[in-house]
Amino acid sequence: MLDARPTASKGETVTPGQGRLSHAPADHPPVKTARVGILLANLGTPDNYDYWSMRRYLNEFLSDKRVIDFPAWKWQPLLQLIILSKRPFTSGANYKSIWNHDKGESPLMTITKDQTAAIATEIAAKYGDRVMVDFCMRYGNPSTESKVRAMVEAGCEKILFFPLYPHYAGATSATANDQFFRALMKEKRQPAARIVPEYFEHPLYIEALAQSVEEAYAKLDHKPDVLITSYHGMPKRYLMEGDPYHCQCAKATRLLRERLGWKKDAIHTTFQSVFGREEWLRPYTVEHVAELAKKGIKRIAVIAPAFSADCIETLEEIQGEICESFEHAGGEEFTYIPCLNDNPAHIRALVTVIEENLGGWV
Ligand SMILES: C=CC1=C(C)c2cc3[nH]c(cc4nc(cc5[nH]c(cc1n2)c(C)c5CCC(=O)O)C(CCC(=O)O)=C4C)c(C)c3C=C
Ligand SMILES: [Fe+2]
Ligand SMILES: [Fe+2]
Repeated sequence: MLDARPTASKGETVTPGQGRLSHAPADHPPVKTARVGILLANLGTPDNYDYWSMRRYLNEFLSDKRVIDFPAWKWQPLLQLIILSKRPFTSGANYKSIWNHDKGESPLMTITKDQTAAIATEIAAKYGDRVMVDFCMRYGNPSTESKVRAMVEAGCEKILFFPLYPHYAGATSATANDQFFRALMKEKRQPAARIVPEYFEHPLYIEALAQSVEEAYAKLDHKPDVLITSYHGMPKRYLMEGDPYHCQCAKATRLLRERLGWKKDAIHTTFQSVFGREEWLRPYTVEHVAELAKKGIKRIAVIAPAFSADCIETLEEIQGEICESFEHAGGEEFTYIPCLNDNPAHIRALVTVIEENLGGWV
């Protein structure tokens, strides 16, 4: 067994012939000190908003059986011939409208990089370079496989994989984890591996959400009549088949309401981003906000707790389509409360969740 740890200081490369490695053959490759990797994972985003970048991204995403579970013989012809000939144009135009043109990337990419940098700073202050932090995406770039490989090559003998979804869903957390395990399958010398579970009821996550509501409300002249917690939707069938996502969303809203000390009807739970013809989780945000306006509700605020970072679904769908739906039905003031992104309370919550899952490793 080669064990470089007792002979090398943090991050130092130990070559054969030094200390405990003296029995290794002279042409043995350098061995690095063992490190721990923290690999954050988000959904992914297209490399650009042109037709082919969009098509590549949507093809990978919508071919995932955890996302759309129809049999391939039925789904693939529809996807390849119909959906992927139209959606890359409409989705591409939506991405163009929110694109971070300065950096040449989507907002989800920019924010994920900012979150990673903020978490890495906190982790480095506590553990030095024994622990490295990086991020990967489930679809597109940087791929999970490339980042697992980079961590192994940097000497990580343990990897903590952290899907940045507060609520568990087969279509998000499980497929990210699948991809992580597939990447491990390709490693000759596998690191020890752990995955961080969902954290929707963590007191610091609920606290960060509550603070973001309080800060947004403090800036308004008139308090909104209703707060909408708008979660990304999924087919209702997935709930009936046992996916816990819907229940976790309902519970997160209750915990947020209790923390804010508000009455039951002050916060409504709704679901957005319906795709296809099947029934999705209800009520649909876009319809619900119009119904509220028709009932005479003039002011609402919307927060999207299922997203750890602002993305196409919040910046374009909520602030565009959903806002318009409210205003066209007679609503007067629509306030969007941004995702937690890299705000300090969120970073504190994520670092705490990481540390709770590192037990015994650092
Ligand atoms: C078609 C089925 C889909 C399911 C089920 C689904 C679940 C789901 N998704 C998120 C988080 C995100 N989704 C995002 C974009 C997005 N989602 C779907 C489809 C499903 N999502 C599509 C086709 C797209 C692409 C955009 C579009 O063409 O409309 C994103 C944003 C990515 C970005 O680049 O900004 C996120 C984040 C959750 C939490 C979820 C849970 C059940
Ligand atoms: Fe989605
Ligand atoms: Fe959408």
